[in-house]
Amino acid sequence: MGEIDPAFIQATDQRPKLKPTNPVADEIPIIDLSVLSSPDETRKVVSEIGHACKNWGFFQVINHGVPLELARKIEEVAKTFFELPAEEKKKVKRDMVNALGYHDGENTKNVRDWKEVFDFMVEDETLVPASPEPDDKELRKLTNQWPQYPPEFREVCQEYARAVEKLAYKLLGLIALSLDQPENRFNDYFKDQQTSMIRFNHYPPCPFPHLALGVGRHKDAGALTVLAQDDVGGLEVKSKSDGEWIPVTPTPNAYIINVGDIVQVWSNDKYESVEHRVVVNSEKERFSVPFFFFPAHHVMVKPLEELLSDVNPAKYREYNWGKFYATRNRSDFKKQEVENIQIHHFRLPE
Ligand SMILES: O=C(O)CCC(=O)C(=O)O
Ligand SMILES: [Fe+2]
Repeated sequence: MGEIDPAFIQATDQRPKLKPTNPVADEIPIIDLSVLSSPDETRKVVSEIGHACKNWGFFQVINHGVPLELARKIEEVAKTFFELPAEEKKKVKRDMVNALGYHDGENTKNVRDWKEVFDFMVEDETLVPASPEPDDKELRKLTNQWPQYPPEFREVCQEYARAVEKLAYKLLGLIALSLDQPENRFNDYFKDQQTSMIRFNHYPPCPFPHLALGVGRHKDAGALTVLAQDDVGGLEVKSKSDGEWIPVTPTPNAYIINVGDIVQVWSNDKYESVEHRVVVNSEKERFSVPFFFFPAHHVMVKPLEELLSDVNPAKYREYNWGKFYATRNRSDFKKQEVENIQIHHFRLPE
């Protein structure tokens, strides 16, 4: 079996219980989107989504409109890419200048994740701040790096991105409605210059599943995440009711949706961005494909004025999305001595 590289070892209190002792009583909700054409049914779905966002921060959707064939194709190209020899994958390796492409050394909270990833932006050229420094106004263009193999890689990725983007807008609209806002309340923040990203995650079998994690506990920074996972399982969500780690059982052809930090701030904590992590296993590899729905770099994130009142004052001061993201990216790449940037750093005193 050999020795584990200490960089992968989680602190004792973060290590997974591999066999959950309690059966999973409360599964995260599964919401059927096929009924959205009737106003009554839409109201019901909006209310289900509101409850799920409030109680779990997570839900699954079925009949979501993303063609199954496309979902199958994206899994296929991701697998083919990760099977390539290391030197071929390294041709599109992420570095300090271009954060997109292949990467096999990511840290979450300063512990290395047991995974390899490939990242691409939904817009082929995306404007982002050149540095995390608050006073540096310079922007730079992020450009995707596309591998040569498999040859259909780029086309499938772009087609998939458009289909999932459509679902992400639909969900964003339903979340807006659930906060008693117009359906298009958030759309302008994403139009034209969204910084959304798609990631392929590959978690190889791990001989030390009791010590390492595929992804350490974290919250997603964006507005929402639309995640496809295969049938292996491993994603765990921190329950809001008792703090236990709840496994998300794979549901065929479903997407897992979670609200990110931005929705937490917009909703002034009505909805919470919930911690999650990925447990690995010693026998099976696992694939997942999150779509991170991120606004344009210039968006200032703050609680929606429409929700605020004397009894519900703003809980956060505003922050710039582009700078937040640039700061976060820097620390995912290299071990840092200080805590990663988090939305609680923008929390106002009560
Ligand atoms: O692989 C998964 O199921 C989740 C991955 C994840 O949470 C992430 O990439 O942010
Ligand atoms: Fe995540």
